[in-house]
Amino acid sequence: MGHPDEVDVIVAGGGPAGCVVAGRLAYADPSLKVMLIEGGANNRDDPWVYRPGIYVRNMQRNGINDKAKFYLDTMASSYLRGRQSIVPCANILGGGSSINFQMYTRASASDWDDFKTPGWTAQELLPLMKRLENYQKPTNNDTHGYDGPIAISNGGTITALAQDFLRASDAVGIPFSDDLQDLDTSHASEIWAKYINRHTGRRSDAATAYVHSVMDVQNNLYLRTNARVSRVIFEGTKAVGVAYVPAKNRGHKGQLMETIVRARKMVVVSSGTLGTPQILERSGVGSKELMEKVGLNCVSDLPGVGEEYQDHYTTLSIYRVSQESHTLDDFLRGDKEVQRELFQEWEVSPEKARLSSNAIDAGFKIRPTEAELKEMGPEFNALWDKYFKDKPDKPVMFGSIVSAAYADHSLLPPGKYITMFQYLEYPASRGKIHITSPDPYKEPFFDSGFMNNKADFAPIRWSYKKTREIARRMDAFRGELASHHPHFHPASPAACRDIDIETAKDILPNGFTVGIHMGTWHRPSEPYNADKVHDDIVYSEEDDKAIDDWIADHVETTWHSLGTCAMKPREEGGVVDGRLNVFGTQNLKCVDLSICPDNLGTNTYSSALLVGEKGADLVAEDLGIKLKLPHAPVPHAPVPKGVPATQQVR
Ligand SMILES: Cc1cc2nc3c(=O)[nH]c(=O)nc-3n(C[C@H](O)[C@H](O)[C@H](O)COP(=O)(O)OP(=O)(O)OC[C@H]3O[C@@H](n4cnc5c(N)ncnc54)[C@H](O)[C@@H]3O)c2cc1C
Repeated sequence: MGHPDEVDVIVAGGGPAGCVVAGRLAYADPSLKVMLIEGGANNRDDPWVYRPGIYVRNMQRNGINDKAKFYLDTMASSYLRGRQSIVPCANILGGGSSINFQMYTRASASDWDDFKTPGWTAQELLPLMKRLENYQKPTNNDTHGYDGPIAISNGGTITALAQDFLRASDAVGIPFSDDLQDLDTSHASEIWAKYINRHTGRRSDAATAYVHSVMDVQNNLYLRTNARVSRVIFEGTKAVGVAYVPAKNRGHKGQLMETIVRARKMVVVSSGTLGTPQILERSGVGSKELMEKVGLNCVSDLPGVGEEYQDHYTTLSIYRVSQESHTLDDFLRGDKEVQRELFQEWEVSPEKARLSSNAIDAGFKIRPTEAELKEMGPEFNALWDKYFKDKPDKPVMFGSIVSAAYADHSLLPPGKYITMFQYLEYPASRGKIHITSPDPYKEPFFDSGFMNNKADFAPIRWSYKKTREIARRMDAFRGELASHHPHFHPASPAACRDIDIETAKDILPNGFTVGIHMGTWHRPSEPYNADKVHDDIVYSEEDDKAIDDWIADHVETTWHSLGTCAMKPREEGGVVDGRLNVFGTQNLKCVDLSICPDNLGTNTYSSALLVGEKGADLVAEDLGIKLKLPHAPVPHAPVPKGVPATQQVR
């Protein structure tokens, strides 16, 4: 059967927020026709989606992997020493949840309160936070949920490196916590949880949880994939449908092949922080000046569309670990034997396989001490006083350990590695995205804005030092991979010390060049001494400058885009009101992370789901229907007995 050309509700964009809205509404009322239109491919039964351990492959930009779209800064940035940054974004049903790193964290309570919008306080949102979760870890607080569609667990395995990391973190003043995601704790470390179902070993993506589950049992949810929404169609200022085009422009002479679907009741735009503003602008919703420039009729003059782009920033530093450590390096490097072993292990018992993990087993949230604050300079101190001081639940930085090098292994020497990620959670910098043409295939103007506020350097510098102190105190530590650290002067006491001589001999026992002394260029470190009591490294001003240059050269997205269609008063540049209605229009809502008026200190999948849940409630209220709880059973829920693991798929 072909698809209808008129439905009740159209959801444009199948990321986490869009999947929640489409799935919840369709399940609530089988007589309601809902269409979900997604620009990327369907994720169903794709083994490169559901096997958790292969997620880094989704970051390959090789002309074959089309699960991500790569936004490149249009201009070189003086804040990044002339670099252009790249922000990869999901391009597949499930959005980020089908390709992300599966790290589970949640925003602090004050982050939601800071939205300053009735209905959106942490207290009011708590029931929705709970209803989306199937939390599979023990806990001693009452903020998690147990019968929701999104599974959260430790995955199939945790490496010993995580425990090593927690012990070393404690040694530098970061105590252990058994739940850092209680909306309140802002300075502690923990075993990070993952969006992995511990019974099936599979990724817990939003499409499987909210959309496939409903399509399995009802026939009122229509799914269009590989279909890019080009614009919303208006009658006056009332949204009455959308036009979409094929995902790739392969038509005759590049002619625009639009299909139009009408929506009787509502259009919901949920194409993500970088997709949603482009759809609005192509529809005539945005700054009047821009509309005139690109030759479009202005339906609603909203200069805030596409502005105030925010993200979290990361730098990553790589360390050598002992040859006895369990890391994913050989698997990622492409060692055939290791790959066969790990894939087979997953096939036989996915629930406890090494691939049922993202190898990101532990992490921390931190706030600076008074003494540390003093060293962080006037710009950050001004931000601290305004933003953090009176909100003790807000961490300044996150850190996490990956049991492998998160890097292109073809560019690395042999050996085993850990990666320390440093994430800045509330950057002061801001960027923007705007269309350059009404043509949906034309690239937009994009300015990531990374590091364009000087206050953002100090906390990253501080946490680089912090993670370095932790790494040096780990039992598995065997040196710094100098190429993935700041370039300190060789005579500085802060200069990196690469592989230790014993590990070097272990890796290349017959190597004729191991241990040669060629000045400062080739000189392995002394053998590792597990009993050594460490003093903190002392950094000079010149060393700090080396760190700041390294930050400018290497800082990247954490793929946590938000803020381009903010929920705040129209006169302050707002785009949607508290019910997510787009100002100056009717029957049109935005539901995704673009609506955040301020940052959220978390890996943002949990927040996208929550915005989706809130959006589903608001649309349901508008339509006079009631959501059904709990949601439809997730398709890959485990079959209890007697069935081999691979048959537990559906
Ligand atoms: C590589 C990566 C790693 C990440 N790691 C983590 C992590 O470990 N933990 C965590 O919590 N969060 C992580 N995130 C962030 C998290 O996945 C996102 O915050 C979340 O997916 C945002 O949800 P969204 O619904 O706002 O938008 P998106 O996920 O961006 O979804 C938008 C959807 O709309 C589609 N779309 C765009 N334009 C159009 C159009 N014109 N027409 C039709 N469809 C369109 C896109 O294809 C996409 O499917 C990661 C994200 C990425 C990309």
